[in-house]
Amino acid sequence: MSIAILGGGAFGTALAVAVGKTRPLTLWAREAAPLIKHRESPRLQGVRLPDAVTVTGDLEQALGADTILFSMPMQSLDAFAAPISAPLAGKALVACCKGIDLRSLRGPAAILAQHWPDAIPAILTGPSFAADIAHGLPTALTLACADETTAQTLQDQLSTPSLRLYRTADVTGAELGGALKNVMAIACGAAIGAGMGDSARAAVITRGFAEMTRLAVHLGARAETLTGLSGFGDLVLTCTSEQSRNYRFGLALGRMERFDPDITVEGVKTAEAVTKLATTTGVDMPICQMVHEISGGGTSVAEAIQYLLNRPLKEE
Ligand SMILES: NC(=O)C1=CN([C@@H]2O[C@H](COP(=O)(O)OP(=O)(O)OC[C@H]3O[C@@H](n4cnc5c(N)ncnc54)[C@H](O)[C@@H]3O)[C@@H](O)[C@H]2O)C=CC1
Ligand SMILES: O=C(CO)COP(=O)(O)O
Repeated sequence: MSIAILGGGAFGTALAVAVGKTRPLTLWAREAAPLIKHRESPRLQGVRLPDAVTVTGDLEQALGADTILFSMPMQSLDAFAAPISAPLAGKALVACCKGIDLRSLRGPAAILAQHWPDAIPAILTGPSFAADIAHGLPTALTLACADETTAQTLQDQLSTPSLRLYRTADVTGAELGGALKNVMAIACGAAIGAGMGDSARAAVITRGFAEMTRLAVHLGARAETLTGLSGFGDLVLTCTSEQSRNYRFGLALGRMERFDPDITVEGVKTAEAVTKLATTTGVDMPICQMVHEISGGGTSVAEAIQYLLNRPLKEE
């Protein structure tokens, strides 16, 4: 079973480095030439691709693989998939993006299923910084796929001695956990950046987790999935580490500092998508709504914190 990873950014390259140490695979990148020449991504410097990784700029070649991983930012996925006419029936299509598409309000697996109804959609998500995976540090992730046989095959194909995959059939729960934790990481960064302290961060993590679970269950997820690696696990990692771009973006908001717009921060558009979903579903998502408002600059971090503290008192 051949593997191709589409996307030569930090995460696609990290997966290629880790999995490429155990089996051959193809890495497709939009800007393939420098990656072919230097065997190192500018988004993940200091880590060379193993010899077993074939880098290509030929998308048709990569799409010939049996298992195809999509590792580009969430808001690019739909536009990336749309012009592809290659038949991918029966193939396992694994989304590695964490987010909700702003136009359709769908997660990445649903986007893939919409473009290729005869393929088998899956998602790889959970707590892992690209650099940690690439350096072979111990990491555990969730592989979600509704088809049990495919889930087991993917689990075997993508696990390595340092990268341990757990599987679940709950695709909705896994992808919503990965998407929503980025929004909470921005909120935590903003709280810390504004000098609100570690107790405030603990409150955001805990109430944020309640918010994540509320929306995910409403949309059909199992609550237990949110307590796993793809939900709680990734929430803890991203809300407590300055390695996280979402957390660092929040820190900059809280400190009223500029943040490099070229850095991928998935939580901004996810917060906007969730604010829309909160309106259409009637699910109460106050932290996500505040992250959307502070990210757009319309509300200050101090105002957002006051809003959250002044909401009516209620049972936990
Ligand atoms: N970096 C990390 O530690 C992790 C990232 N992820 C997720 O992986 C996804 C990708 O993130 P990163 O690789 O970190 O981002 P990145 O910013 O490092 O790289 C994004 C890559 O996607 C490419 N790209 C952008 N638009 C494209 C398009 N339309 N067609 C083809 N390629 C396109 C860019 O050229 C770039 O190489 C995100 O959803 C992120 O949340 C998941 C786990 C860990
Ligand atoms: O998803 C991640 C860790 O699991 C990476 O987080 P950032 O996108 O915030 O860097």
